[in-house]
Amino acid sequence: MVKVGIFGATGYTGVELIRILSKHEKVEIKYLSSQSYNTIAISDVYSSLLGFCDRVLEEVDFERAMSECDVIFTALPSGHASKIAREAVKKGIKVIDLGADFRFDDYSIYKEWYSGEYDGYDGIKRVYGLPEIYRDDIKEAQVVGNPGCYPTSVILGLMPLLKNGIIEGKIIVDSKSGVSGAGRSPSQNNIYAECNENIKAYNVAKHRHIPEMEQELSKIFGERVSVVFTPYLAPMTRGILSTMYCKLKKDIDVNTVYDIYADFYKKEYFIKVLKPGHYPATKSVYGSNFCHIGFEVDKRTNTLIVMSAIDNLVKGASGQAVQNMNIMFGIQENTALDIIPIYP
Ligand SMILES: NC(=O)C1=CN([C@@H]2O[C@H](COP(=O)(O)OP(=O)(O)OC[C@H]3O[C@@H](n4cnc5c(N)ncnc54)[C@H](OP(=O)(O)O)[C@@H]3O)[C@@H](O)[C@H]2O)C=CC1
Ligand SMILES: CC(=O)N[C@@H](CCC(=O)OP(=O)(O)O)C(=O)O
Repeated sequence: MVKVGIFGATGYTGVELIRILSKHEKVEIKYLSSQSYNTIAISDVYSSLLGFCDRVLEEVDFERAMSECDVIFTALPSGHASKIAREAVKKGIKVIDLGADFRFDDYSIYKEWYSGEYDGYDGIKRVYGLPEIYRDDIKEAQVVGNPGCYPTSVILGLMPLLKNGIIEGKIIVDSKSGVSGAGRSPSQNNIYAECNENIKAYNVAKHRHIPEMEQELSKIFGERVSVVFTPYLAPMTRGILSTMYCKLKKDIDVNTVYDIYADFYKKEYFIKVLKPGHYPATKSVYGSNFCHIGFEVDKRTNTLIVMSAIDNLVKGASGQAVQNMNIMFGIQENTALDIIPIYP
């Protein structure tokens, strides 16, 4: 059994990790931390877990976590994982961080785009945790930087095109996210009256996921890719729908595009390529680790429009983190993740 600990168990990604891991046949949850709720059970915070995980929350205690666990998930605000990871790797414990601390090849980018404490990762071997690109590296990794939710949907949507060199390297992206993407801490932007029956753009052209997307897309393309990005908060709980507008380098029809995607993702369990004329919907992936991708060719403007849908809390966060854990521990990749989306 893999012994697991979670720092930040009471947040939305934390409770989603517990939902998935409680049904994982090869996992035993050994430690759940909370600064605010310790000494009560996680199922007293989230009654959805009653009878599935009634483990008592504990205060943040590195020594205790390290003495009990083979792997630690850090589901904390960005900036808090690097210190934990530094201690963990010394003891041979693996770390999967759901924040942004380990996503960048050059951590000066982190400093430029994120605020808060940060110790950097000198000497820590980290891998960007998108299995569809880095599966072999993840197998050997000590520390995995789980990707951001928007970048997961965008990179998976664009990768086959960039690998095949059929589009130009300047891409316009707009993404709508459910409100759970902002976490559980309340703010004026995510209270009911602000979000219900409303859709609003935020952080236009300056969202902190831009450098993450550009880092990975540029490596795939082999030249610099630039992303013009507009995120929107949509009146739903979960889900991300990203639309990518790509300039085609040559004439291509939608059936050929379909063949390129279908071939590229033929071995990827969690990626579903939709047939021409079918477009992704957030509800079709709700509660699951699947990513649905569809596209259309606008011949009039020579533009290829790609759409991709994920559940921000599953493939965009905790599901992908468990997928990474499975790979790191030699467990079949879809264990505990083989869940049919809930519809309607
Ligand atoms: N929500 C999403 O869709 C996604 C989130 N992420 C990333 O995952 C991480 C967690 O996000 P999410 O679960 O949504 O966030 P939440 O705000 O819902 O939860 C954060 C957790 O961290 C604990 N916490 C808060 N501040 C501190 C602190 N200063 N030190 C230690 N613990 C703290 C909180 O509770 P307690 O007081 O009980 O300790 C809580 O358990 C973030 O880095 C986020 O950016 C990534 C992809 C998608
Ligand atoms: C809807 C919403 O607010 N989404 C969050 C998602 C980003 C996130 O989780 O950011 P890191 O993982 O990079 O910290 C946001 O835009 O900040």
